[in-house]
Amino acid sequence: MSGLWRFVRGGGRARMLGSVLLGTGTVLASVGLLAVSGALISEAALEPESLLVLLPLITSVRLFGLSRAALRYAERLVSHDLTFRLLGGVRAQALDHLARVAPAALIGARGGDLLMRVRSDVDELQGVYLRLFAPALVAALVALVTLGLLWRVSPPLALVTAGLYAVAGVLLPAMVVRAAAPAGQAQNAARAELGAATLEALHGLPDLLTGGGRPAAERHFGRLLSALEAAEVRRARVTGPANAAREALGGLGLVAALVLVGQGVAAGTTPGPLLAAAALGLLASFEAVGNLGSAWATYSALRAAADRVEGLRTLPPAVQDLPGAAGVPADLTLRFEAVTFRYPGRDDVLRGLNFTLAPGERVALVGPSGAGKSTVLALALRFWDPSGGHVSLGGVDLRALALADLRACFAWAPQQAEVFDGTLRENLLLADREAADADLTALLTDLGLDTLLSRLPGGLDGWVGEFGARLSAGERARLSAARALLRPAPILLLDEPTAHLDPANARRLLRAVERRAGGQAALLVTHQPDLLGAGWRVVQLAGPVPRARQADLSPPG
Ligand SMILES: Nc1ncnc2c1ncn2[C@@H]1O[C@H](COP(=O)(O)OP(=O)(O)OP(=O)(O)O)[C@@H](O)[C@H]1O
Repeated sequence: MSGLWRFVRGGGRARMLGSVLLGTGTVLASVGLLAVSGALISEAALEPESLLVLLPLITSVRLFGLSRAALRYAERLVSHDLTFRLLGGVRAQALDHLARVAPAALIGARGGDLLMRVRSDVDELQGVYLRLFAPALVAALVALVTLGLLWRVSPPLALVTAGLYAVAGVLLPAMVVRAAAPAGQAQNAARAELGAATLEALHGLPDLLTGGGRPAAERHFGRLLSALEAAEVRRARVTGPANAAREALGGLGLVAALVLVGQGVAAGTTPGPLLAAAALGLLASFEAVGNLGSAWATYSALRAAADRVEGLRTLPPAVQDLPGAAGVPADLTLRFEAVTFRYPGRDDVLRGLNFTLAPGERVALVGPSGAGKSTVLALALRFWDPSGGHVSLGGVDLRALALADLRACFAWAPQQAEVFDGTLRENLLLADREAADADLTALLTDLGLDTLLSRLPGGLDGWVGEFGARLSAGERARLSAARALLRPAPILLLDEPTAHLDPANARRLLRAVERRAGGQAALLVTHQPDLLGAGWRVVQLAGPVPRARQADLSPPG
């Protein structure tokens, strides 16, 4: 319970109290409506001419009828406002946790699984307040008030009702929680698996359709859907009988009221209209107490969702700010000294790497595939820390610098160009919100994207599609390079921006980088050093095999 309470306590006491009181008022208005209606009908049958008695009852029926609707409306407003505030907070926290550990700790995580955690599991958590805590508190208050009223009519009936409430509100929910737990967990796991598989299949759809993978994918989805359906059926097998039991308990209460209050009426010690009032009021009170049985059937699913969301919080980051981390120094010389690095569980990728990138300098990293060129950029950005040696900025080890400040020093165009679903302009303005259209157009033209500008309907307002699906690989790479060039950071990191370009366009891009980088230092990964202009210093990385010592081949700059 305490694990779930975590997702509720941020809702604010006043709102929570308001929603519980309004919920209690709503159910008590229903109880009052049925009880007074019963009394009114009985009274009208017994003494039809006694207007003095009937009029207050008629007014009460109207009052309860109208107030019930108004209270329910107000309760929904408050409880949903509270729930959405809670959800907004939980979703923001979940995204914060992802940002904290990205990118290193998320490598290997399935995108679909993360999506399900941030989306479905967080959504599921809206039930923690709406379906668990609020109904439990409302039921407790309604039970207290109803038992108090019944005690005045018939103490034995109040005792029997207390027993029925205990079964409906405590025993039944406890049994349901226990019985539905495995099904709830299986249901969440199946949903998460289905979400992850759907995202993967959507990404790989062209491959699946052309590569003959469709039948296998269909079988896989068939299995996942069967697992989800089986879990849902197993849960329904628990909640169905629980709902039936709840109805039966309400019925038992009704019978008890008829028998116990009926005896008093027969003996002439209890006024006749109280019989109908007690019986119908008691039945209505089960709306609150009996609901607990089915509400708590969701407990295990909520628990599982809470655990999965909580799992994001406990993901260990690959790097983090050390206590007392400093801002970046004035000198922005980037230096790799005897740097060794290996990914977890792998052999060394870099061994004894030394090189320096002075402010304003241009360095090209070359070397065979897998030599660790992109890894060097990842170490500069401190996605990882080296296994040995030091990476430093102005002589200060990167580990001693505040991460956000460090990363603000770099404009990075990754090897897999990230293009977001939006317009060309939106993708560019991510780097500089103030950039004018004329500057964007000039930059795109410089990089050889003028043809894209004229071809794409809408030009800068043209839609590039999800992951830049409406662009060619070369256009995506240049758009990513354009974004890096727009970013006013002192060090430019470009990872194979020319990989998908023909030699003429590759040269055009490199010339634009050389012109536009101005006083920025630039570290460029490339397999085409022959296309570089003057002023580049080449740092050669040895291939992974054989492991020659990797070193700066150029004379010290
Ligand atoms: N996240 C990772 N986890 C484990 N191994 C990794 C990871 N990223 C890269 N590697 C491995 O590290 C080695 C270096 O990768 P890196 O991407 O730095 O090479 P590269 O020189 O940029 O290659 P290319 O020229 O093909 O882009 C490769 O063997 C690769 O398989």
